[in-house]
Amino acid sequence: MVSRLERNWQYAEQYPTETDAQVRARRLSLELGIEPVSRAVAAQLSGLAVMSGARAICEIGTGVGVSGLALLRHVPEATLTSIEIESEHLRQARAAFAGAGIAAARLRLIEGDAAQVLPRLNLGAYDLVLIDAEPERLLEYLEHALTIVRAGGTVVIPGAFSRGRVTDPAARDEATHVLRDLLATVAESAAIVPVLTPAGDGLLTLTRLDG
Ligand SMILES: C[S@@+](CC[C@H](N)C(=O)[O-])C[C@H]1O[C@@H](n2cnc3c(N)ncnc32)[C@H](O)[C@@H]1O
Repeated sequence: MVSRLERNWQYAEQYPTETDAQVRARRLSLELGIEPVSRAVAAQLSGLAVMSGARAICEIGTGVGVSGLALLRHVPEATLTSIEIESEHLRQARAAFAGAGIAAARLRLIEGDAAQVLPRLNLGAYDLVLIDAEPERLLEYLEHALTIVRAGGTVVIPGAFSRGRVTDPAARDEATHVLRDLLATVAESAAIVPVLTPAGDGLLTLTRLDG
């Protein structure tokens, strides 16, 4: 039987409407076996971009563009710097952005390993940074993300529940411990405002306070 909380979660996931370009990119992503951000997470990305008045957005893990389309959906002035290691994913993402009518001048699509690319990005230059590449390197990427996001800007981490393992008391593996420690650390931080919601597989947003 479906519990009330599961029903709520399903409702929230089915609630957002997506553009034709988003629907196409999501379908392609699933066909290629690339896990896109969920519909509720995509909607939150669109909202966050608007709420933060984002002009400069960075994304680690472009995939075929599902999250990028959401980030750019309602902020026509914003540019997206997006890092992807797989050239074929980037090629498909470029086509998805073009199909959505997003001007190439708004995009800086960088093919490469995020660990190599991130240190080259400008410090404090981004309003919003999405981390959605390999979960094993989350801490490394977060360290960089917190340097390239401006004070008052937000780092967004989908998959914060690690396929439900974080909330499962029986899960004791190393990766799960790392995530639980991270969640505990940011909850205590005086420099960060953490918000954790159950959208998708757990969506964590970390907003840098001034100073
Ligand atoms: C979960 S998918 C991203 C999905 C995308 N954010 C979306 O919602 O459409 C993760 C992506 O990260 C890419 N990736 C994996 N390792 C990477 C690395 N070291 N640097 C950059 N991208 C990487 C993968 O090729 C894959 O396309």
